[in-house]
Amino acid sequence: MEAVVVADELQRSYGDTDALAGVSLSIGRGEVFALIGPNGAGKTTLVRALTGTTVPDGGSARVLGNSPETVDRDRLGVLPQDFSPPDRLTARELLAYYAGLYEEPRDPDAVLADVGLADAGDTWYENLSGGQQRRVCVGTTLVNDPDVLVLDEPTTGIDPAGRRTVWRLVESLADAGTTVLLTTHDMAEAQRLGDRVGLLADGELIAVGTPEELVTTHAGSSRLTVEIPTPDADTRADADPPTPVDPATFADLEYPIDVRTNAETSTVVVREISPTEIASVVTFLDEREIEYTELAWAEPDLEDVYLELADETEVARTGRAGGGTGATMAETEVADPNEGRESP
Ligand SMILES: Nc1ncnc2c1ncn2[C@@H]1O[C@H](COP(=O)(O)OP(=O)(O)OP(=O)(O)O)[C@@H](O)[C@H]1O
Repeated sequence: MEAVVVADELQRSYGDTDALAGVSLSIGRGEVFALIGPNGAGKTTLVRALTGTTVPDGGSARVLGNSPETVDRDRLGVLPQDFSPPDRLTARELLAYYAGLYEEPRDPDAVLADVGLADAGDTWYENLSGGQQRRVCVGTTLVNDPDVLVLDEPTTGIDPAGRRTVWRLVESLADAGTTVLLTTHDMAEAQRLGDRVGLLADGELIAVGTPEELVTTHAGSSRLTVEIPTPDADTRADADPPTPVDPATFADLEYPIDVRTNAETSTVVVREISPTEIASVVTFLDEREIEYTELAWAEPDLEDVYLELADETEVARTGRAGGGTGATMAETEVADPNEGRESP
């Protein structure tokens, strides 16, 4: 696949902070690459290094075969995270303004329709809702019909229907050959749009793959969550720690389990279980007269990947877990409810 966007060992530091600690990636023509990662991971810095708005301290970047500073701007569309256009223009005037910067621009009304704002052309930008404003901002990146689109958190603040409009737009652009790099905190967005997803943490790209590959490698198996009231939930004084459900209770269950206990309930996570096997667990609970308040089965998804890997990074950096899925807990381990708590 033709490499359209390339980062080779990009480094960028701000004081003691390594915003990019040697990031390499290659994005092919027509590919959508979704970049995810915690706040401060370096996503915006990477976007800026790839679009020529920050100069890396080390490494190199290529976009359409050129350095980001010299790439043909007619072929590039960039939405910065903090983009704030002049607000005393209507949505149509705003798009016409940006269209005027290019030799062969698209019709602003066609762009408005693309972002689902065909009826808002005469509304001043400042009077649009936050989500509508963000959609106009996405529109400004499309006026030159770019070959490469870089979108830093394009759907932040956009309602679910508007978000889907943007998703369909990105999908159709990629189908037509546009290369897209986007950042997002929305795992559903990354999972749906990303041909590949990259997880950035502390300036390092710690995992890259298709959403399916990442889920298979990092998110564990499907699981059934059973909420069980702690044995002393009704009688225990508030200050006393809860008595956990005894994992030995589940010794005869033929699946690996984790047990986590909080104030009112123990959460028993039954792993590696398919939906057709749920009935056997219900029978197991009923036969032993184990009371439960909730049963929920879930397929792991990109959010589990994110929590798992972000947690590992947090542990590596601080020695403490940051609150992941629990999927890595030892089998039948009872977690100390006070472990990892910090004083207020
Ligand atoms: N201009 C700057 N001056 C000083 N520090 C900066 C600057 N830009 C970024 N940083 C730091 O670099 C690190 C990475 O920031 P960056 O904005 O790239 O993260 P991000 O992944 O985009 O975060 P978010 O998800 O919150 O947008 C952070 O620690 C941030 O404080």
